[in-house]
Amino acid sequence: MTPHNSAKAGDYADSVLLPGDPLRARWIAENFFEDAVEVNAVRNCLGYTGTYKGQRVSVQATGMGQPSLSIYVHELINFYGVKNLIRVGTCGGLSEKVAVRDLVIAQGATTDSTLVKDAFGPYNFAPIADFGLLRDCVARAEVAGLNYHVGNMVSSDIFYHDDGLKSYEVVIRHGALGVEMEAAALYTLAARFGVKALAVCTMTDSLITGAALSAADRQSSLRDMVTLALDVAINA
Ligand SMILES: O=P(O)(O)O[C@H]1O[C@H](CO)[C@@H](O)[C@H]1O
Ligand SMILES: O=c1cc[nH]c(=O)[nH]1
Repeated sequence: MTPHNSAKAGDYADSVLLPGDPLRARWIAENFFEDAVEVNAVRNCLGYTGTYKGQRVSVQATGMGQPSLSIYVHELINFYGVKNLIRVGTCGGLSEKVAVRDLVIAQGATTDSTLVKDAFGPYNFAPIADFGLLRDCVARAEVAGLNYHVGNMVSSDIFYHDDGLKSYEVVIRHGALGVEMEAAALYTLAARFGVKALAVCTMTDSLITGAALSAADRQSSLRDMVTLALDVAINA
């Protein structure tokens, strides 16, 4: 048990999917797991363990933003022994190449967060995905015929930027594909504690074209991402 998690030692599988939204965690457990058991509901930040294709797997919501994700991920690694962490998120689109419903597989994550900046003294640490998880994910996305993009994600601490799109101009010029709020902290903690991590996001609203998924369409469009992430998780 931790201040944020009532699960007991051993309640989580080695591989855990990480949505921001607690209701997405429940939806994953109810629709993709067999024999799902709720292992955490502290603060309604829901966590479940079950089986997928006969193998034990978990899902734990992280809440929104890098401080929140960092709490759950730190505890999953250090108190529950989790080895493979796969974020299943949503992101905004920063490139014309990325259409709504496309997957952005974050090879690396650029951030404005002091969580990452302040931890490395003179260095600008490059938070990156585990190569094995990334390679497996890309190979499976290819076989499944999914529309996917691999590259740099922006993990911002700010959802409502005062300057809107202008705030992302420099990262867009350097090829960033999408913006979300957690991947950089996930990759940094995974590097710090020697575990594997990957972030995959479905693009739900383009900051470039203004195209967006309706709330109703979001859930169904996340199915491909969740299936892909689960296959990577049980193979990790
Ligand atoms: O859909 P999730 O996984 O929460 O991810 C994105 O959505 C939230 C913002 O609306 C942030 O957490 C961002 O990273
Ligand atoms: O963090 C996020 C998530 C979805 N869309 C955005 O614009 N930002």
